[in-house]
Amino acid sequence: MLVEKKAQAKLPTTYGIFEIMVFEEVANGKEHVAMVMGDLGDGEKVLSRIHSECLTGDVFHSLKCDCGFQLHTAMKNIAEEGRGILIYHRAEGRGIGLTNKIKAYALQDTGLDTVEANEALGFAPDMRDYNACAQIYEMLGVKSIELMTNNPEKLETMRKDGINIVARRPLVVGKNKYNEDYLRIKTEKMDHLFTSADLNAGNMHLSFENDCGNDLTANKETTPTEEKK
Ligand SMILES: Nc1nc2c(ncn2[C@@H]2O[C@H](COP(=O)(O)OP(=O)(O)OP(=O)(O)O)[C@@H](O)[C@H]2O)c(=O)[nH]1
Ligand SMILES: [Zn+2]
Repeated sequence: MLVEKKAQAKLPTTYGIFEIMVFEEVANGKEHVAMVMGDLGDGEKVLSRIHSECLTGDVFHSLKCDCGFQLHTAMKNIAEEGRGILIYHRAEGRGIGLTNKIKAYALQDTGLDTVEANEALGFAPDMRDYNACAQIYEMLGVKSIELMTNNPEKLETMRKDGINIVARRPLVVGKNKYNEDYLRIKTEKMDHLFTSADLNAGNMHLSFENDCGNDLTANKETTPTEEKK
């Protein structure tokens, strides 16, 4: 038993009402979350996102990555379908944890890219595994999923870890002037499946639209606060 279900309740969100379930990973005490909407029925081809924790993007709306945009778009897609699961996977920093991710950000401030910064700290570019998620799907009676992701390596690792992925839905959102290099490196070094045209179509998104009135797509070196002055 890798995970144990600890709690469940209704959770109304701006996208609709989910059931929130907490699953504790026995080996390390990590609390993974499943946000479930609708009747999963036969458990086949359930629209799903395994979202790796990104405190900076998900909570503080960081523009250095695309995580927050992807999280909210995934919830919206599930709500539109009326059926699906978002697993909030506590694998912050692609598995290296928050402190190391912020150390990697500091190295990125000196010119290293996201892959080089991980390597300089002695980590592989991606340290995640999805065994806990595989067991969560099993416990929820899910037999196969349509996964929202752009990352082919994630598909491969998830399949190796026992998740039956029968379709992929792209999730290309949130491009802005602060994450252009990060997204470029994703396609150049991590083989993510999107083009710059896809990115432009998914520029800043919906409720994440920049409501300070600043142009975050222009390639300027000023911060939004500086622009306001
Ligand atoms: N180590 C490290 N982790 C990062 C960095 N930027 C974002 N992350 C973490 O990366 C994880 C998300 O992975 P991504 O590479 O953005 O995307 P993905 O999950 O592999 O692929 P998608 O499903 O397409 O989103 C989150 O846990 C973030 O905290 C970074 O520069 N360094
Ligand atoms: Zn992020």
